Amino acid sequence: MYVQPSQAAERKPVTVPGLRAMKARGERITALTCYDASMAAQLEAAGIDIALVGDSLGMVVQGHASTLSVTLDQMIYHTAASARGVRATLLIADMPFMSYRDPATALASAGRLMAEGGAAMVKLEGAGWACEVIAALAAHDVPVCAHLGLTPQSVHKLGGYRLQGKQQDAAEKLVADAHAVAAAGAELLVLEYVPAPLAARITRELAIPTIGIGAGPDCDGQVLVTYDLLGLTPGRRPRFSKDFLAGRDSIQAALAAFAEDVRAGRFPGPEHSYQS
Ligand SMILES: Nc1nc(=O)c2c([nH]1)NC[C@@H]1CN(c3ccc(C(=O)N[C@@H](CCC(=O)O)C(=O)O)cc3)CN21
Ligand SMILES: CC(C)C(=O)C(=O)O
Ligand SMILES: [Mg+2]
Repeated sequence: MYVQPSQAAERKPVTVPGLRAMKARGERITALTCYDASMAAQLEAAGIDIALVGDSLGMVVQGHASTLSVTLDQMIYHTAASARGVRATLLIADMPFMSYRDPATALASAGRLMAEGGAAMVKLEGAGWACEVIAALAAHDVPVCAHLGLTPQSVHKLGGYRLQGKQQDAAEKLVADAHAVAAAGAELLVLEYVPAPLAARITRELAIPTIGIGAGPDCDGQVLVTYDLLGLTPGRRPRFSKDFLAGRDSIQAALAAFAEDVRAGRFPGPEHSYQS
């Protein structure tokens, strides 16, 4: 397809324990969102470590103003499609709003995302009450990625898609939440739209890898919504995202530039990071 067989054979499959080994070696993790088989094949060919089937699809694919209306069936549909395009790239699926409201519901939802969708890991937003859910999933050997900071499923509670953890008390709560989700059994942590020094501190203090989006350059990895990276976003895109296709002549060149810039510590730069 997009990769020569000899080339494809070289890249070892990215695994959950492998991500922790990358953190230990100081190797940056690259992640991008993916909603279909064709994009999955592009991420695979570019050697992106993680394809995240994000519930952001409710916004960029479906055209909604939030991620709240995305259903579990829709997530399974997009995860299964994406699974057909990846080989070595690790596939993570977002658990949609209310699909993990209690441990029993979460086990049923995660079971379907893995068994029907082919996800290797599931991602969910929050700490506090969610720690019990993370522990239940972990007890059943479901790899869990936690997600803290700007958690889009809480947009109506937060009052908008704003930078989180600005005040001292909010920052301390975020650090405590990060430790709590790791203690509950999360094996990866997405930090979204938080000050760079706060994300750097959490990354230092946790043994599990952190993946930042609008969280500064010192996370163990970076994720972006692929539509933003390709300049496809309708209307305004988040100020921490970057159009990597601008000035380049192919999707593969844009994906490769993102991967190189992340691995070299060049992305995000100061213009895509926040101090407070
Ligand atoms: N295309 C896209 N890219 C993303 O990174 C993304 C999504 N969609 N959907 C799910 C979440 C939502 N995200 C967002 C969305 C908007 C802003 C944004 O425009 N923030 C403004 C303030 C908006 C407000 O206060 O309401 C800012 O200047 O910070 C930030 C992150 C990040 N995620
Ligand atoms: C932006 C990433 C982290 C996400 O949760 C999504 O795409 O839904
Ligand atoms: Mg999401």
